Amino acid sequence: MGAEGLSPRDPSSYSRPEDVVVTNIGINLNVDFNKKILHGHVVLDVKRINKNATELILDAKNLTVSKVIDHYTKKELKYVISDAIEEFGSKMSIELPAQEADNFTLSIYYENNPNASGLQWLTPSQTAGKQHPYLFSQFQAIHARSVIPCQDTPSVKTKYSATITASSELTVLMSAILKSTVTEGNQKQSYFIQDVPVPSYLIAIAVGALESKKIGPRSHVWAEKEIIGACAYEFAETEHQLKTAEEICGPYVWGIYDLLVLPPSFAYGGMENPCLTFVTPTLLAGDRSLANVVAHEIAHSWTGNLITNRNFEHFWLNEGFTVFVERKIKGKLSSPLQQDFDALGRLPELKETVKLLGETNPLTKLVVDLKGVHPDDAFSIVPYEKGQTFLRYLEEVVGGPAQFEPFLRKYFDTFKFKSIDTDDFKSFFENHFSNNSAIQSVDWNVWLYSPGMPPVIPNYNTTLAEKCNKLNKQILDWDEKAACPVESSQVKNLTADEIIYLLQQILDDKPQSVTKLEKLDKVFHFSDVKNSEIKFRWLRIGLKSHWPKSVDPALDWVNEVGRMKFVRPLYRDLYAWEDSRAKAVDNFEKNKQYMMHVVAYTVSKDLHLTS
Ligand SMILES: CC/C=C\C/C=C\C[C@@H](O)/C=C/C=C/C=C\[C@@H](O)CCCC(=O)O
Ligand SMILES: [Zn+2]
Repeated sequence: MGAEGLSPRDPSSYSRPEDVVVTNIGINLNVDFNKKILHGHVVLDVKRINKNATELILDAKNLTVSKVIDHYTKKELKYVISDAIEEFGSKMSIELPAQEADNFTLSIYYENNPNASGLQWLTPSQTAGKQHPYLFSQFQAIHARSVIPCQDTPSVKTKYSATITASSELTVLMSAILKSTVTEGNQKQSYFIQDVPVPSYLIAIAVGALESKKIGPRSHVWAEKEIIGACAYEFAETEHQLKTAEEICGPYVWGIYDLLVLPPSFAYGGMENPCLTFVTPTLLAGDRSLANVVAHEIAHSWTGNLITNRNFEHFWLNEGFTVFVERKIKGKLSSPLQQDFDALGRLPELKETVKLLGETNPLTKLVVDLKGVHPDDAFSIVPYEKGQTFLRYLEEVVGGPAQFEPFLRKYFDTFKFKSIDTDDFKSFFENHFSNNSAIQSVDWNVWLYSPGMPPVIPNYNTTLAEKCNKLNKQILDWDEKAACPVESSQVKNLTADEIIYLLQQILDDKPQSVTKLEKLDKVFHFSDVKNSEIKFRWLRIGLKSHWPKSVDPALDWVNEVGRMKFVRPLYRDLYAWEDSRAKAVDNFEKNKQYMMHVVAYTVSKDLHLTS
């Protein structure tokens, strides 16, 4: 795949904001569920930065543009849309009107493609209520361009407003504040404003038969009515998490913090869309045990949404910081030991990913080179866990939380509303701690630009892990001809986090005998557990151990949920075992039409169907 025309400043975008930059976006779109398209126009306010610039360059992917109008002269402007580079889409060049002034406003009239990679359209039968269709978006990293012609680079942040017209039976939600609705006949117009500048990947929309319940002074949870009660229960701690995040990071600037619980095909645990976090229903464990994902999305209100990576090569600045803050929130709400327990628990997954990608794979660096690489292909747990490990290491180097947390506050305050890169962070850190000689020992080059596992694993406190380590040893040492050495009460008394930790350790060990798995399941009933993180690990242990009883439940589950964190490893495990390989491929071929674009795109690679 060539990278012709893509920007040297952001290898994932054609745009050249250093020449002409979009300063405001006005979205006016109609939702057509029959054609599976959005059609209408966007109004772009534009500022010329480079006096010699004569064109505005946007990203566009499979958009059918009918005209571009200059607001002042009302005349049509010339534009050219280049041939597409596969998943990157096309370069759209618009000739600027000949005028002295550097500010322009133009409207682009267009419609998108029914297969827009940033949208998922669900038929009524694919929803919980079965009566109404459903639409939702996922624009990170570079799918906004499949819905809106825009400068699809996180280096550009704009305010946006939107008028969305849809059937009056449905509710429209966006990553913005709803200002008004007007119903005319069977159509309803919803008007939104996002007054804090955001990058294009944070524009989001959902349309469906949605209801809400208040879960805090600034929060509602939204979902189909069939699950709204369960959602309100699961996320009742949201305000506590928000307040704790504010103690760590500073004031919350986005006004409201709502949650939207999407249908199960949503590809991610959560997406930090401002004012309206999108989450997967796989968080509905029934006991609030997976609400740390909400803490993660709340943390993004600062790390990612206020301070944004300049391009996706610096994605670790978004995600490493967010995991680090998420664990601080959780630690402050439970026990300070929890932060290290969670970090320890995720280390095996980081090791597995580094092994899978290869220890010398450049995509295991903290700062990656995305020239010619689509961000969806670069996505992994590495920026999350290697990133948080680096920050936890730096915290220890400078003397602990008492030194590091005030630095974090200053970092958020200094860079809020900006897009930055790793060098900005490094300089700020070195400047802030210039009197602390311990920072001389930090090998920035190795941490940032060497592939593989982190060069140093911090001295994590292992207190909370000890009980799990003991149980793990008992289970692994057990000769399965004898009775199970662990009583069911010993596991019943564990928290969900502890069971997840324990199962992760068993998964990392050698394959287990089928007899041992049968006996373990009789005592602990892991196969019946609702918690998705437990279910996921138990299914993987079964597949790795070639336990025939895991195959059908794994296939059923990957058909039911789209969360890539679960679906991709399960498909890879099914593929790795010869007995289940053909079934996995056949199952994928039959069901890929129901998957989100990014899920079908990546799983098809995992199953070696595409390269
Ligand atoms: C080094 C990586 C470089 C670029 C990747 C950038 C973006 C990746 C793109 O595919 C979008 C990612 C969206 C992520 C959204 C939410 C995640 O935080 C969820 C994490 C996994 C889960 O819990 O399901
Ligand atoms: Zn995140």
